[in-house]
Amino acid sequence: MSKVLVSDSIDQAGIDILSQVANVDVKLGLKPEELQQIIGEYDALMIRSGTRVTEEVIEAAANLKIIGRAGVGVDNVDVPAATRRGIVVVNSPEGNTIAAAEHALAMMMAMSRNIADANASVKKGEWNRKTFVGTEVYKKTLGIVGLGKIGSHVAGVAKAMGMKLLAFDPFISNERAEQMGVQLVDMDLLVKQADYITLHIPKTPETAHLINTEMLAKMKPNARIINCARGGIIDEEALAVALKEGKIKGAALDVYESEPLGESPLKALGKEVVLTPHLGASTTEAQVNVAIDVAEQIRDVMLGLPARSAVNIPGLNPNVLEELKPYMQLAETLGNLVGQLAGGRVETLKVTLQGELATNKSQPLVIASIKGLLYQALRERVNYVNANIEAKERGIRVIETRDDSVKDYAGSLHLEATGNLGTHDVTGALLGDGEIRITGLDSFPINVPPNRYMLFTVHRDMPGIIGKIGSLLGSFNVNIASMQVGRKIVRGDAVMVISIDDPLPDGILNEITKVPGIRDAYTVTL
Ligand SMILES: NC(=O)C1=CN([C@@H]2O[C@H](COP(=O)(O)OP(=O)(O)OC[C@H]3O[C@@H](n4cnc5c(N)ncnc54)[C@H](O)[C@@H]3O)[C@@H](O)[C@H]2O)C=CC1
Ligand SMILES: O=C(O)C(=O)COP(=O)(O)O
Repeated sequence: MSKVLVSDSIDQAGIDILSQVANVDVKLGLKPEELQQIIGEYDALMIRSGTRVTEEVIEAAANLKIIGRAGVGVDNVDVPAATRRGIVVVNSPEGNTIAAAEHALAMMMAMSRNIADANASVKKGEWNRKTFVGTEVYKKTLGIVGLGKIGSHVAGVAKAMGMKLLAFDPFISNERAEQMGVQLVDMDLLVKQADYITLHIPKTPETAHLINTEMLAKMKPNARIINCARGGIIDEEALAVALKEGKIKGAALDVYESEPLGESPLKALGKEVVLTPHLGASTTEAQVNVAIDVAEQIRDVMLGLPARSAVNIPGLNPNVLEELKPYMQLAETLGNLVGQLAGGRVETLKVTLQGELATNKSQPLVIASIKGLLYQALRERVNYVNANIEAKERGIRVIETRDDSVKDYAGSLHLEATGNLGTHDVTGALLGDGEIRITGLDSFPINVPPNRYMLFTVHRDMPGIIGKIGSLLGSFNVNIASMQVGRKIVRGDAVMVISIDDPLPDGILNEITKVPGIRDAYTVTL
């Protein structure tokens, strides 16, 4: 049975799903070195934000097939390293949206009405109504940085509270923003005009320290900033200085550059700062949602099914994949075949999606073709996750084209590989019953099912040549399962496709190429 390691606190609903297909070990609070030591035994890893999955951990993860992040942010996972190793990384893009949005709104209100400090004061026995006079958010301007899932929900609630909404998000259209009653502005205008600023963007090299001394200096003296997105988007040192010097009014933070938050000048500040320990996703509802969502994906991948929210497999949406499934095997087979015909180092792979496959939705077939092409070199180490990256690292240029005018079959694929030993092409399609047919080879028409061992020759179409090859194979005790010849014109060039029951013995290919009229001979194993 497979083994899953759960290294952060996950709702039992997720553990129950994983237990259907695997032995589940829950080990919380592992240090990176400890994780590195044990990860080799596991097929899957389920985490939240607490576990750092570094390149070293991934290097040590000899059997790992999937990393499931029960939440949104995958910045604690070295995704490129996982991709290179062919490990699927999945998350739960929507399971905690509401929880995170409501936490940001709660932080805004807590700051405005001094809830946290007023509560602490009453509990100390004080009754201090003057110190805790607050501000209303009604008619104030809220600047939302990142108008994605969480930012949009915040916008909807804030609108209902009577706030004026500005947003900065270069990837959102004006129409979409208008529908939400939000005015899209640039970051400069947003920080200058907002009374409240709330961050809902991922942590990336572009967003690291987006809120720095310079940005803080542009804000209004009454501005309050909320970060329930990711630590490190705000420069915490600069924020502490701005708050201390009264450059801005307040800050409410749920996430920090380093978690748990250790020594920090923010802790020394008074009621102008509200701090929570990364609680954005910590609601009962969100934890059930994300645990089920991610555990189901891990279970599916263990059962050989696609994951619905893989962050490192482009375009592999499960609905589309279901439709394409029969063609994925065709693409892999053709990729493997053309790679072996090309022989040496392939420089360019041209994939033409033909007939009804000539749509955007068929893009996974390109990935499957690359996977097939690289199979001889990488065997099981190439998969849908890393096929693209492996091709890039080998300098293989992949060109995708579409041709819906090809009508021989409902859908067909044409692959052309060019390398240091020349160019070869193969075409293939599916029969009505889903059976794979190779329908073209080096532009010659053929119609053969793929076979484990095959021999292809390019030869002059002349009497006697087929007999000679047959006798030669017989003399080496090679049994022929089927044979077919394809030609374009009589007595021109032709191809011969022979399916054989066993691998071709050493030396025989050389003998075949010596037969008069044979131009080339190739043997492949599929
Ligand atoms: N505190 C917590 O516990 C939680 C934090 N989060 C964090 O919240 C953040 C947002 O999550 P979602 O709304 O689900 O993501 P999302 O992907 O739906 O939205 C992110 C938005 O940010 C925009 N964006 C990206 N780069 C930008 C930039 N440089 N400037 C402006 N906009 C930019 C994108 O266009 C997108 O619309 C993530 O960082 C996530 O990790 C999510 C859940 C819980
Ligand atoms: O989903 C996210 O991005 C979060 O930040 C939630 O983190 P958590 O799962 O609560 O450690």
